[in-house]
Amino acid sequence: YRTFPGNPRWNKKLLTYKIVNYTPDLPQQYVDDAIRRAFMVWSDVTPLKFKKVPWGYADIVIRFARREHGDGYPFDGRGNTLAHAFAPGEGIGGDAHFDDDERWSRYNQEVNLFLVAAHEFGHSLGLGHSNVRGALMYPLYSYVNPETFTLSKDDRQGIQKLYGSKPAN
Ligand SMILES: CC(C)C[C@H](CS(C)(=N)=N)C(=O)N[C@H]1Cc2cn(c3ccccc23)CCCCCCNC1=O
Ligand SMILES: [Ca+2]
Ligand SMILES: [Zn+2]
Ligand SMILES: [Zn+2]
Repeated sequence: YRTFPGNPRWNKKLLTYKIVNYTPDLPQQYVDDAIRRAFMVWSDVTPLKFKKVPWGYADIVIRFARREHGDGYPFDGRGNTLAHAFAPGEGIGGDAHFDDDERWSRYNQEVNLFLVAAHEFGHSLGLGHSNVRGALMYPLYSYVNPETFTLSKDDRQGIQKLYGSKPAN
């Protein structure tokens, strides 16, 4: 696993997130659920907790966008780059953007929103890319059944290096 230079991380355990717009490809409640489950991938193995806020301040702002969308990292149409996210920090730090020229899907026929979001939130929390094929933080998207998805050891070691493991209840 890799972290970002300087090992940026959040210095609080409760992080808020806000979904500012939705893709037309999926029902809104599916997007909400895919995002919630993508955060759970990480909160399951760390002390981190995530709370959705409807408006106002949020640590992690989630949006769907096409091409140039105001952060100097324009998207590229369907395919190629699917999404991007910023390392922990103020302002745009932690934010995750999804390319709305992709066909966001529930199942494998196109790009699975849950899988991509789980990868992006790894970046939002401070993880860079892994060279372990099959790791969630591997740079290339590959579909796995979201129902049976599990975090690789490399991903878990990386996130626990940053935030520690989940305290026993
Ligand atoms: C891991 C993802 C969830 C997030 C990353 C982006 S990021 C910033 N969050 N690390 C991603 O989109 N990776 C590209 C990488 C990529 C693969 N190819 C490309 C062709 C052109 C440009 C990029 C790519 C070959 C063709 C396949 C294109 C579709 C799949 N795209 C990818 O796997
Ligand atoms: Ca794209
Ligand atoms: Zn962006
Ligand atoms: Zn990535």
